[in-house]
Amino acid sequence: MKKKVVVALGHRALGTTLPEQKEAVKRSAGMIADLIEEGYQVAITHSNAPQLGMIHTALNEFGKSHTDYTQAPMSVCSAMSQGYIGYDLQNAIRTELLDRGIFRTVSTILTQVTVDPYDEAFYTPTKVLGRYMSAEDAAAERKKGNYVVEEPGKGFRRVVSAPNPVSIVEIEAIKTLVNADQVVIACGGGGIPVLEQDHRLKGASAVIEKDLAAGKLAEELDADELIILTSVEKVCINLGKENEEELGEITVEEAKQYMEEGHFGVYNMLPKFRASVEFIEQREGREAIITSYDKLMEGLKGKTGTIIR
Ligand SMILES: Nc1ncnc2c1ncn2[C@@H]1O[C@H](COP(=O)(O)OP(=O)(O)O)[C@@H](O)[C@H]1O
Ligand SMILES: NC(=O)OP(=O)(O)O
Repeated sequence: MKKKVVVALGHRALGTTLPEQKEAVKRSAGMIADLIEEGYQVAITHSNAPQLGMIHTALNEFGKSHTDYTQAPMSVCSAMSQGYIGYDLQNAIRTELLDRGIFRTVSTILTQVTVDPYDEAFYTPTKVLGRYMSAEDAAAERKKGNYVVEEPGKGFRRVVSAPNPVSIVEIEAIKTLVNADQVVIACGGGGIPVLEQDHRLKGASAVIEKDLAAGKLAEELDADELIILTSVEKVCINLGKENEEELGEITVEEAKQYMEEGHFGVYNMLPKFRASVEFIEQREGREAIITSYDKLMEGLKGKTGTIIR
């Protein structure tokens, strides 16, 4: 039976601007094609904060000059970011596979992920997004009830909540495609966060950490492996200190200990570890790899990367 993997692509896999993304997805497509050639069933998820910020700014700031302008909520912008990133990614993967003589349908599932309205994250927004604003614009945002943070020397930016993913609404469609050996891009940008109200889903003004959604997706698909591709080959403990040390193969217990000791960035490495630990603990025989894009195949052979078992 084929091994099933969920791959989470970070910022570097996508770039930020439109031309950067076009180039970056070609490189990412090469890695996904390598996995498929090795015989893996693949589901992909990805970051979206820069793209979401760009779309939100375009619609809500520059869009003001249009007479028929209406505000675009964050959830709509999130859906747009999934479509825009998925479009580039699925075409790049399709082309790369065809170049290698492999025909495989690659599709993007517009995915909603439910969140808990009482999630503590709604009280303390942490996800910084969008353009830099002047103090005047920041004050106007605050008046609308939005949260803003100052980045010293740079200006002000919007900040939204990052609630935990609860359930993936379109999971059955994703499962069907993955189990039919098709390549699926799902839960992009952590999924469109939605609140369940009876039979209705209402978009939430939030952004789910894509690594946590990747872990949830891997769990729901009963994947064998969670691959988190980021900008570093290995995760470090004591980062930036004299006793900095790269982590190779570690156990879940060690991973938990390092998390508790506070070795990882709260908004970058910690969600990767949380997702990995939760995924591995659900069933025996699973592993998670955190490594850089160019080291993926070596990581899968156990030669590099931070591997948690
Ligand atoms: N303990 C750590 N070891 C290595 N990198 C860390 C650590 N803590 C924080 N980081 C930072 O996390 C960054 C990767 O996170 P981020 O850019 O958010 O991820 P993504 O690749 O998912 O977009 C690295 O570039 C590094 O600066
Ligand atoms: N949704 C999300 O976690 O995006 P980033 O990885 O771009 O912050």
